[in-house]
Amino acid sequence: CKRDVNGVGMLYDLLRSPWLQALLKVKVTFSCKGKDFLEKKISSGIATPFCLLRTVVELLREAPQSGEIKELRRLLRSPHLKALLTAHDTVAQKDFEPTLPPLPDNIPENEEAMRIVCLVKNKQPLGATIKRHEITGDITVARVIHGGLADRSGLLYAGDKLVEVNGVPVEGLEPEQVINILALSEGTIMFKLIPVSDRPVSNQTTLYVRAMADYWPLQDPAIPCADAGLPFKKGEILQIVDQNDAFWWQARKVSDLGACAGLIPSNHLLKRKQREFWWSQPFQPHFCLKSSICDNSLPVWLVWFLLLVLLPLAAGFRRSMRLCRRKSRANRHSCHAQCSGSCYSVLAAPYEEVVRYQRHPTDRNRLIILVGPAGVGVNELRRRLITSCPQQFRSAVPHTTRVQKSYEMNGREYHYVSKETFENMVYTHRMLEYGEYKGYLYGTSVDAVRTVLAEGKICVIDLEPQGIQVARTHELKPYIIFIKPPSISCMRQSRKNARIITDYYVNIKFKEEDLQEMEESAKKMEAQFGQFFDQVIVNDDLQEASAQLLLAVHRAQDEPQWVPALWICSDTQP
Ligand SMILES: Nc1ncnc2c1ncn2[C@@H]1O[C@H](COP(=O)(O)OP(=O)(O)OP(=O)(O)O)[C@@H](O)[C@H]1O
Repeated sequence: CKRDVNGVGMLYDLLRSPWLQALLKVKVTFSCKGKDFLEKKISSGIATPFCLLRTVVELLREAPQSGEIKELRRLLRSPHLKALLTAHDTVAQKDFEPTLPPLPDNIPENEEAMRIVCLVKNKQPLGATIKRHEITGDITVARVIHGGLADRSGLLYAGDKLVEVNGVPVEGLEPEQVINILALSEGTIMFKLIPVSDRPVSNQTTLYVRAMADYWPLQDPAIPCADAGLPFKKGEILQIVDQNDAFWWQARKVSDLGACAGLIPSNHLLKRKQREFWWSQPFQPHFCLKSSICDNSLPVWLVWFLLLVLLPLAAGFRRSMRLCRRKSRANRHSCHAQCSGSCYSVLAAPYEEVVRYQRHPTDRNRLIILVGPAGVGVNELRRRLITSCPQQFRSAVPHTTRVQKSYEMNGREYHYVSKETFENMVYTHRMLEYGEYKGYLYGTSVDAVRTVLAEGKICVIDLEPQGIQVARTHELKPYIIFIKPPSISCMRQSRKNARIITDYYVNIKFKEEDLQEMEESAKKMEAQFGQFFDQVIVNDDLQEASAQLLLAVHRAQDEPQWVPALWICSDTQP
């Protein structure tokens, strides 16, 4: 048939197609051999889809083994399909475990207003807290923890009034007694309750914050339920999922978003506690971390004593402050004047709102700040990073009031400025840090950092931790890396041949007390400023630490990071 006017050719092709023939063969085999068998099973009530699947697989085994039959057998025998059908059968047969008790007969007349909720308690906590209503004395559900058992059931809501728990009326009971009943119950717990009339509509958006302090619920007598608390450490990023309660929020750690939420004190509550703690302390002058190195003869604004003396060839590499610090400690100078406004104060915000930020390739690079105790190797790591790729990495050229030497060039080793100009830069907040050495002022300015960034390079500076707050601006978006010493026993090994630069011409070996001092200083820094560290690198093996630093610096520029929301939401805010 040349012209397939009536579709005869198409029908012919269809009937000759191998797949249709294979299907018909299955059908024939199935009708002859399997029909009786299946009918028997169906009539005996055990022809569940899973049984049918097994039977079909059996039949297919006996059928002629064409490609299609093999394929069908493979599909029917796959574990996913088997699991799906088993789950289907379990649900269809209502084969639930454990069996729930029958509803009580004596349901009151106003049954409309009453709800009976059965929850099966496993090893997880119930995920709800209760309280006594101040006016009515009723026991009500205070809160339902997000992701907990009660929340997942969708049957309990904050504000529901408890009438009975496991058949025991709760009227007149203290919340602790009700909790006791719940704690002693195993398996199914039955609540009889009056649902809250106007369920709060949750229209809150999820908020992310950086914890600026540690929190241990088990040590907090004020928490409504310590077991429901979420412990966290400063610097951890939390996802706030519920702020309905003015005092107790619900949160998860972003490192474990699959977990059930926990209670954390609200911003308001923490601030109140901080204020109470602050006022309960006897008056003490506020000492900075670096107070012991302050010189009384210096003006108040020079409480942060910093030495900046460059290595001859590499601009911006500060000399060790070790010798000077030791001398100052021996003299026990104290700075009892005011601390700089940038010191972390106990009254600072307990949480900092953060957002995920990915630097756009055309944006300026983020400033890299290295922080660490004296002698830990901050300069060594920074020097290695810069020399590994000077076209990409640069340090900021510091300012000084000392006289320029014959071999130096203005803007290369230092920017040489008058004392008045330097002081003016300090007063106008253009210095990230500054200090005095042998009567001259030294400092790293924001302008010097800007210059490097404007060249499209990555600016790497080291900073005393007190300077972190000043540098944390929308413009610089610093990524802060803490260089941490390893254990003293490790340092004894790795620092065997290392030298501390104590003075311009004197290099000495690390002594045991140097290592101890380094460890102590690192602990203090972490305790006071750990919340600002984006990354911690332990400098044990120098090669390894250098490689980690390089990786971290690239990650800071190219991968999304949590940064203060203020840096992103506003162009005018710090
Ligand atoms: N991981 C390490 N293993 C061995 N030696 C190291 C290591 N890290 C640094 N050093 C050496 O320790 C000495 C002190 O390092 P560096 O000068 O970089 O310290 P720093 O943190 O900048 O302290 P300071 O501010 O006091 O100068 C240097 O001789 C350096 O080469």
